[in-house]
Amino acid sequence: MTQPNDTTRCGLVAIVGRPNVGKSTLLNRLLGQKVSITSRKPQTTRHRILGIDTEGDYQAIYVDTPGLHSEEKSAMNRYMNRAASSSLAEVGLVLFVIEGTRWNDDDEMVLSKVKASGLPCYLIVNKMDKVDDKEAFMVHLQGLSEKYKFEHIIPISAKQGKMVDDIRELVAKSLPESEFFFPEDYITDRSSRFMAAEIIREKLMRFTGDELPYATTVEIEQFKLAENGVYRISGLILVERETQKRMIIGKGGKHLKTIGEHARKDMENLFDNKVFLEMWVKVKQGWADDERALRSLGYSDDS
Ligand SMILES: Nc1nc2c(ncn2[C@@H]2O[C@H](COP(=O)(O)OP(=O)(O)OP(=O)(O)O)[C@@H](O)[C@H]2O)c(=O)[nH]1
Repeated sequence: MTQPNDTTRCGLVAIVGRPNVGKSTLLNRLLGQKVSITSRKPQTTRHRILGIDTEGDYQAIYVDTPGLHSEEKSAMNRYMNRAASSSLAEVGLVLFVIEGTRWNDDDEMVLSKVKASGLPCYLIVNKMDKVDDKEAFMVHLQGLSEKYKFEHIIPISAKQGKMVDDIRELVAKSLPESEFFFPEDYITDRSSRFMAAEIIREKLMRFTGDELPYATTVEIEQFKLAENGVYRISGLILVERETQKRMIIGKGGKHLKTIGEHARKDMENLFDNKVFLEMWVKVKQGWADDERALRSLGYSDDS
């Protein structure tokens, strides 16, 4: 936990590169395989947050910057964190990811954008585990080093996790002194849970409308990455009365099924992953006594 008087560092780091060079794999490694980082949430029109790495006194916010490469991905901004949106500074560093000894027109195009940005840049040469001819690679590396004033050229294997910690350390050191833009736990499993609950709540409201009791809450009881790569998400909808429960479930479970289908699609879009969603509805007991319900509303110290 950082204390108010501690000096903290925080900044935006763009990860760019043509498709398939291993950007997501690298990011997962940088963030320690946190489930939530696969969500691709937009921040502003210029930056999309890919993941936040907070440790000790630093916070590195990895972003996707559409202007820096050709790829365009559709983005959802409804779930944007409003508190953070206004204060985000500009990107201060670029990680330009390429692949082994391959260099093609797309890489060249990304490079031209990096050059135009004038930003400090680390060239990350990924998939080194596939490079057999080390001598040829050294020659290639020499050529690469002449293309731009890269601050560092770092050969890595994101898949094997090799050299990734070195990148993390260099990034951490390069960040400017600044307060954290996000709470320390932002974009962790818990945030993903929050997003999942928000999506279910949104669908409940959409398909139940004004009839939805105000006090209805959604709690994500399970959010885990199953071995088959699917997110298993269990959502519990808490209502106050049996009649409300029946209304949400609908005849033969039809209403809840519709809500679930729509929620699942939005989650897959947001988390960029297949989702298996289970939901059930429960009548809650005493309202104020229900610690879990309060937690889900954010009335607890650790939320
Ligand atoms: N051999 C090897 N394969 C890797 C490495 N890093 C990533 N890959 C593989 O390369 C493929 C693409 O990786 P991604 O991380 O999805 O690449 P990306 O750049 O995020 O791709 P886009 O999402 O299309 O932009 C996957 O099959 C990865 O398993 C590596 O270090 N070595």
